[in-house]
Amino acid sequence: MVYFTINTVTYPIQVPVPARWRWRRVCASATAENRLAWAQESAFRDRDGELEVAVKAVQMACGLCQRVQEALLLPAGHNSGLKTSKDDRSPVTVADWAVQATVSWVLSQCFGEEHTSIIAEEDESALSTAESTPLLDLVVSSVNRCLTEAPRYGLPGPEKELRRNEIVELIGRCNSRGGPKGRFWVLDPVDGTLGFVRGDQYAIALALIEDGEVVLGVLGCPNYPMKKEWLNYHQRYYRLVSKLSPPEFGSWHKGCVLYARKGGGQAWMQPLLDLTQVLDLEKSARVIQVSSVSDPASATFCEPVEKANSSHLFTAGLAHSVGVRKQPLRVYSMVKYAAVARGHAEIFMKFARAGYKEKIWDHAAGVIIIQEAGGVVTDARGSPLDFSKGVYLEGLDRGIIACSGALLHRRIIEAVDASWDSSNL
Ligand SMILES: Nc1ncnc2c1ncn2[C@@H]1O[C@H](COP(=O)(O)OS(=O)(=O)O)[C@@H](OP(=O)(O)O)[C@H]1O
Ligand SMILES: [Mg+2]
Ligand SMILES: [Mg+2]
Ligand SMILES: [Mg+2]
Repeated sequence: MVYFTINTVTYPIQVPVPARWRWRRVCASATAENRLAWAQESAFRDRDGELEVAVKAVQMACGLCQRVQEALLLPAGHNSGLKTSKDDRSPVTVADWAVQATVSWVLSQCFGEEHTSIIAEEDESALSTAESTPLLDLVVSSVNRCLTEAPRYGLPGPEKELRRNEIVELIGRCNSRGGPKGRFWVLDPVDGTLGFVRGDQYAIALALIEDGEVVLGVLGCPNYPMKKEWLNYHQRYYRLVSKLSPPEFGSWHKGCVLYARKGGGQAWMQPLLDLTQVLDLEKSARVIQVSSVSDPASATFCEPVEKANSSHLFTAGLAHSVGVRKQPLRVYSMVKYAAVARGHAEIFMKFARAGYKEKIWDHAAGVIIIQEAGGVVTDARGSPLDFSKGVYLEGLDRGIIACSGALLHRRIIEAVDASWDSSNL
């Protein structure tokens, strides 16, 4: 039995303990190197360590995804077995499962399995057949490689490598149903998997929901460009640009992790942590704010790349009717939420086809980050998104509208009302 002590009382660790105590126990066993990072806990104003752990887990996941994306972009024959398709023909990769297992392991270690409820996009079924062993082995090695680096991110690492069955269990455990009561984490291990396999934008999104409300959100955007203009360049050109500007260690080359806590009145951004340097979270984090542009003529709106995911025709009509003149910024994944939160775009709109039900993991982290950065996010009626009804955003009226300010937001809602009946949606 393992024991730990708080205020002279000794507890066996199976006893349910508040999350913050459990986290302190992890801190107490830290190496000197790790303590350096943990000592900066104040940067997160995070009594229970939840935001800090979430940010570090997402930082680690960004590194994992970068390695897999690099491998995916190798010439055919060198990248086999890293991706496959689900029953709905959407892509899924080694990174989607490996990030889910990694985050599941980190949260369970830091806060105790019994206190950790997670709802996440992927399930373990495709990894559980005899034919899937080669795929599972790629996931296993990706997770173990990532967890080896955990102490360098200021997180505990496993004593020995995790085995296949443990990893399948970690993925399968993320099967919470959510709902109106209690606390649960929401994870999209790779959002914008299509962008990811194409070498383009994608995000890792983690949020915590308490009694139906999002209380913290973290968005990892490993390919977020150094210059906002480059958000527009897809794939090949983007890779060309990357080649023209080789990474400078320690600088804001590309990639960021955004985070916010409900009611904090601030959203933050960190660069991707560079493991060749000493971690300095306090110095590297910056406050982000939405744009102050309220004139539609100067505003940029962003939307999904794929027409199948959102009607480009309808949003073009809305943009025109409110006086938005610029071309839409089409970006894969929740990087669109990040662009609005960082002030690089003023509007994000998504109008999925009738019958499609939006899932909470595609929005939770982005919504809280935009709100805390000063923006507004609602459905097309102007109602808040409802994260209390399980996996889906039940009751969502028509589409999602995120704006940097209330004025732009109101104009778009009015434009939706004026044009909805004549649309084919
Ligand atoms: N038909 C349809 N309509 C609307 N949305 C859908 C649809 N199908 C899937 N999805 C979800 O959209 C997520 C990707 O959204 P994006 O904004 O990145 O779309 S796009 O790739 O830029 O077009 C994508 O997230 P990931 O699966 O994590 O990539 C899906 O959850
Ligand atoms: Mg998604
Ligand atoms: Mg996903
Ligand atoms: Mg998917």
